[in-house]
Amino acid sequence: LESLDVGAIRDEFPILEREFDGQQVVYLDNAATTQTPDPVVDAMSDYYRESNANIHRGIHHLSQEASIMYEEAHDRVAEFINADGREEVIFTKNTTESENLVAYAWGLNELGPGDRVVLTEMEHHASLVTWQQIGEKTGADVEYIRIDDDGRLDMDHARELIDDDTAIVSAVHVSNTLGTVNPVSELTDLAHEHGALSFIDGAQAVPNRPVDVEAIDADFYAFSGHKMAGPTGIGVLYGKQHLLEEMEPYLYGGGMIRKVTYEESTWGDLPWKFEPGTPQIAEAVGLEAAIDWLEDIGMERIQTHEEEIARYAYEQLESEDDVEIYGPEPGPDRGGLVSFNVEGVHAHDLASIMNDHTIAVRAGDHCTQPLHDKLGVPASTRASFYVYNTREEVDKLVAALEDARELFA
Ligand SMILES: Cc1ncc(COP(=O)(O)O)c(CN[C@@H]2CONC2=O)c1O
Repeated sequence: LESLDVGAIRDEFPILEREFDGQQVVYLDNAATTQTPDPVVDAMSDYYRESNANIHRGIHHLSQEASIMYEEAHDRVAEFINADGREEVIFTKNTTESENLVAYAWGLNELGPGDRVVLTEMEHHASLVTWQQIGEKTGADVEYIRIDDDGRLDMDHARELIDDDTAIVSAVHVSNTLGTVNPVSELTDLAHEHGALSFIDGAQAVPNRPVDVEAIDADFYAFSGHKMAGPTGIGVLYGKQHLLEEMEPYLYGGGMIRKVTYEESTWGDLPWKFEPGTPQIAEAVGLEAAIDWLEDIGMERIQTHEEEIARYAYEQLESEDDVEIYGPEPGPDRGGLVSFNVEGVHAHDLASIMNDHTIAVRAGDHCTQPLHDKLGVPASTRASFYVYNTREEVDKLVAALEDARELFA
């Protein structure tokens, strides 16, 4: 695979030229959200300028055009993740809403006392808090697959927990805190062996590597547009068609119905059954443009670039005696991010020093508080990479550590 032309890529992100206090921004907070290339911004602007109308096939040209753009964006997403078709692609607001859709439209109706929901200890709050609350509401018990000392899943514990009482396994594909790449096909096979469903949180995977939902054989798979060079306000829930057909909607209104009388209502076809009201049309156009942009580069090349930058960052940070890094060593088990702490320096102070150098990293719990409790730290600093990051930017990150030591350690 020839390497990326990062210079040409960066030319499509004017924001990366911004300066604060005379210093060019170094954006290393991509697990929080990625930046948006000109072609995506242009696609959304063009939609508003030329095609804006409400969908659901109004009897006029603009509505028909907008409806087709919105519907075909579903087809493009299906093609990108190798789903069977638009019927298996539901547009939501974000990964969090995708998790809640399954929890409410399936979990509330299917779970009860004696059922088991199996998560992992590294889940993002989007799935952890959601399934924890569904467990409280339904009486189902929620168990967590342990992680071992280097942040990998303990698969012996997974095989112990996933049993015939298990109704669903909900696991993150790539941890947004540890960078750990989980064996999602193996987890899915384990779930299916016991008649359980598999729900994979792919928010830190779909933007960063090739994902084939059919190969994984997941029953549900969720991700967000804003983490894959697309707009905020749009996420995706992939679901196997037979499951989505059986599921009752949990949000009601226009667009999701077939027939309504004063006495009762019937529901529309997939995926519209789960998309009530006026949807995020421009965002759907932007998501399709983001997929086109990513595929033009190639997901394999994106994965390779991210892993190379993460490896470089890991090795530079590891060579510092006072730095503790969380998660597996660089390689196939680590995605494109590194979370760490510097001895004697609180993560928030470190991020603040980084900001003095116009370096954008994230400090905190990254919506994985239980994981940080388990790690025994209140917070960590996370550098997360994307297609436009360079080794030179990692060098700036490492150089700024010296300031933090002088001030705080
Ligand atoms: C693994 C993972 N799951 C779920 C989510 C939730 O996505 P939405 O916010 O789009 O619903 C995120 C977002 N990553 C968060 C967002 O900010 N910082 C992070 O690490 C994530 O990284």
